[in-house]
Amino acid sequence: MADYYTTIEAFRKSLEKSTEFRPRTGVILGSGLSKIADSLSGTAIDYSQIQGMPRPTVEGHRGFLKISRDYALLAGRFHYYEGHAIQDVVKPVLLLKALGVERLIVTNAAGGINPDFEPGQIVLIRDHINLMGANPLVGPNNGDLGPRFPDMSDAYSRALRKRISARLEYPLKEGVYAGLSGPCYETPAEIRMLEKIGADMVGMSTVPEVIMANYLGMGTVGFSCITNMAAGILDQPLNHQEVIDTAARVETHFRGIVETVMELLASE
Ligand SMILES: O=P(O)(O)O[C@@H]1C[C@H](O)[C@@H](CO)O1
Ligand code: HPA
Repeated sequence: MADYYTTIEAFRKSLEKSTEFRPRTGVILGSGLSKIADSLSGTAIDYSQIQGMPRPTVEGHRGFLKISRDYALLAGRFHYYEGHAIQDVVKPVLLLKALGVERLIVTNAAGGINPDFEPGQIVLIRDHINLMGANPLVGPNNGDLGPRFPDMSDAYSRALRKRISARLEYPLKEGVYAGLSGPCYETPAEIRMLEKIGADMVGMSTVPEVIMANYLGMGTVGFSCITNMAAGILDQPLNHQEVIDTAARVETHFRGIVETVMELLASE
């Protein structure tokens, strides 16, 4: 495994110069969702000012940290398909760990497989299926950071999900997220396979981050914004612009949910 301890320490040192905030809650914002960070108060720190932080290359991932007393929001993640090593894909989680974050909210844009879902809907992630062909924990383990064989049976905290559903005015549907490497969208045959193995939605991120967060002992919850129906479900081609446009259309609604969850976690 990469020397994650050294990476976390380097982030800690780098951030010492730019912020005194040490929030307990971290949020990673998915494709087209970074406007949520603009609308919340706090100090903005560009990734270029954080030593060792890569730059996002995908439209809709801008690359800055917004930090306040209660939360750290990361507007911009790194995807395996961008050519980043899997050890770099998880750097947003290592950065949050360096700040002392204990609870993580991950968000993403995803294609809906479950026919009960529709574009624009926000789904609470119940579990994931790792089909990325990579795992950030491969390599020698530093037992001071986490266990060799992390338990993933409650990767998306059941207790937190229960509290979130109780707090929101209406219940969110839950679903299983299949994480593939991308960058091409899936074929209709792949989507039929994913449906058969129990996936409700599909995307190209989140899974490595959630593995790392669980390994580091962070309680984690995740939300998918269904930006499109997955390949072959509707008779229409897929494109990233649709993903960005749908995320933008529901941004206010999604922000309300994320803010409610942030308040819930901050009040505990
Ligand atoms: O970062 P997320 O998972 O939200 O982005 C999704 C997956 C690809 O990066 C992109 C495909 O449109 O959106
Ligand atoms: O349909 C999709 N497939 C994979 N990733 C995605 N991200 C948004 N939509 C999709």
